[in-house]
Amino acid sequence: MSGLLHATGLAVSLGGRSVLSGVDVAAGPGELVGLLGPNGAGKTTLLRALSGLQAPQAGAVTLDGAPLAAMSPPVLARRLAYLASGNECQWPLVAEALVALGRLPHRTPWSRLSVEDMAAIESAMRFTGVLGLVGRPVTQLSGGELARVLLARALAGDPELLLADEPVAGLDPGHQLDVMALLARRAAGGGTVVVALHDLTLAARFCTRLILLSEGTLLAEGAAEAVLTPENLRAAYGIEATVGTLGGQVAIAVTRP
Ligand SMILES: Nc1ncnc2c1ncn2[C@@H]1O[C@H](COP(=O)(O)OP(=O)(O)OP(=O)(O)O)[C@@H](O)[C@H]1O
Repeated sequence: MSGLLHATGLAVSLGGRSVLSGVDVAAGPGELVGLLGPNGAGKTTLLRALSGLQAPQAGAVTLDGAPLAAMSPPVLARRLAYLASGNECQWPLVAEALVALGRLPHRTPWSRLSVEDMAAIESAMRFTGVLGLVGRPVTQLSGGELARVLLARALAGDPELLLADEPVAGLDPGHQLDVMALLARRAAGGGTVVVALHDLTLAARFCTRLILLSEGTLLAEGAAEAVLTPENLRAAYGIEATVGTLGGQVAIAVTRP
């Protein structure tokens, strides 16, 4: 199955500062990889580099062995979706029109939406729980509603790879669980999903593998039990963590020493 993203020796400098250095990561079909790390650790920069939006100063990113930098933007856009953090849309499109933009890589310019396009839009809106927002201008939505509409846009293109930057930020606990379960289902169905997260408990429960970044380098990588250790969390975030189970689920309590 295709969808193997591989980065080796990635280095990125922004504004004259080294933001990522010597980063080796891979994500493949069936994986929901959680990207963790404190503010400024380099998660967004890594996701942008993995999406082809940020050219690295050193190292390379390949998709199924082919350099991302050599792939044409339309081909890449059909295979990979990047969901930025921040949830902004200044354009008063109705929700379904914003989701429809996710079909652009599959359409010929100026063509009408096909039956297949409409079905993909409807299904993406159903999966993200935003069918009830049809007809609503996105400039009038709440932050969490808009976040789910933007996720629907990314899913409407049915990409093999989804790179999402803090997709649960601003969502209520129920919708956080829904979105994480949706991403886990995509991975279980053969998709490749990489997601930046700040919620350690959600990361431990849903991700198949975790990558912990600190100051632009990889501090730890592997299963949740191997990555979310008190030592790693102290080193990365300066917090004291207790990792245990509550109601049969992983639970992580943190304090600032
Ligand atoms: N355009 C830029 N010019 C200069 N420095 C930048 C630029 N963009 C990001 N940085 C710096 O790069 C570092 C990594 O930023 P990045 O956004 O990748 O971190 P992050 O891990 O996603 O953080 P957060 O959890 O706060 O979203 C930060 O120190 C940031 O200040």
